[in-house]
Amino acid sequence: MSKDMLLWDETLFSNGEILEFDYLPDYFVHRDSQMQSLRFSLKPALRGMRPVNCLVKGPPGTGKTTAVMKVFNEMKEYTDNVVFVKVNCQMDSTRFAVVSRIYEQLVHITPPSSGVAFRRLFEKVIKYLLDANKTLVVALDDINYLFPEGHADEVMYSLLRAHEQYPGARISIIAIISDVGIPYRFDPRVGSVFLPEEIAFPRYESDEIGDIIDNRIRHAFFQDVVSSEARDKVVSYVDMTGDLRIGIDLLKRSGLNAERRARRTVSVEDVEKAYEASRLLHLCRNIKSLSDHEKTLLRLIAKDSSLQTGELYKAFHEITGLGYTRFYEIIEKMHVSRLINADFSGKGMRGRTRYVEPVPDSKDILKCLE
Ligand SMILES: Nc1ncnc2c1ncn2[C@@H]1O[C@H](COP(=O)(O)OP(=O)(O)OP(=O)(O)O)[C@@H](O)[C@H]1O
Repeated sequence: MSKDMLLWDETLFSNGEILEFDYLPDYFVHRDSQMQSLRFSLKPALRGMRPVNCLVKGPPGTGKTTAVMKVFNEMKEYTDNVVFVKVNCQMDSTRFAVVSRIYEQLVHITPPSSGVAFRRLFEKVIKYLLDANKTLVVALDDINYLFPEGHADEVMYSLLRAHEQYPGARISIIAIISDVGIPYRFDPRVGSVFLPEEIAFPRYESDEIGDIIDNRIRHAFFQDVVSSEARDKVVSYVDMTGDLRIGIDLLKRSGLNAERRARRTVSVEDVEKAYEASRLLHLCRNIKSLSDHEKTLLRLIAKDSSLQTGELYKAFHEITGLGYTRFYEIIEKMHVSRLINADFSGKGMRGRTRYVEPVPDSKDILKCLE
């Protein structure tokens, strides 16, 4: 065995857990104004008032969820009168699933998944809050996943209008939107009660990315394991995608790659190889937030980009039974979100296009659709 071979108990990571996605970092910087806005919005809860609703939005991996969780944790130190619940809408994507998750986190009992009506469960949640005289703050994380089937409006409407039916109920919402360019809008009935404080999370600047990545490297790896070239490569990939999650994933994967090659340092090649997997994170998350019909159409386009739109529509209609209008709505939406390229320039054919081609690599799209 070569003397450079790493043994089972040898590793390049001094504290690898901090590269896991669910790790809440102690070192969280460059988000002071956003944290401050969140604090001000939630502060009324300390005096028994309903907090101000928030709409937190920005591109993927810009620290939205982390900021909300950090502020929740800070507030928990101050008060027992507020309950904070985070719902991951990617996993809980219906009104029933959202309220089940809330119930579970309040009462610490998982409700049965069938046989209970939404209303009954929701009443139990409200009764708990009223009996305990507590305010509920719900963070609906990645609420994008509730948009395609219209569940976002249902969920928001039920939560925000609860006090009309149950006087004294205090519930507020922090809606977290991962802005991937897909247009969205709430139903006007929701809009009139939501009235949120909007908190924007812009992409990080290069030096901010460098600072955050350096800190992770310092704490996750043993000293001098990550070469400065490899570090720069990670930063440049994050800069390119704007997604810090990709950078953290790259650090983990490139460290594992180096270990696999029995090296004691992480090189640029390890990072490049890791990027093959990490870059799909973005695309796959994007694709996951599409509805089933949208995925069906994207799959058809990725499988054969030479199809004329007439043929494409026919194939789509055969599978889904949906008509022209819906077909073009989906084409337009995926065009806006840069999943496909459609040429809408034809004269007198507003909303019609002859050309549709995938923007990302077809193979990558199909991989994410698997
Ligand atoms: N300012 C920061 N300092 C340290 N780590 C950060 C910072 N911002 C983000 N991160 C890290 O980047 C990763 C992504 O952050 P987070 O999940 O909060 O992003 P997000 O904006 O909610 O993403 P998405 O829209 O995709 O859900 C997390 O692992 C988080 O720890």
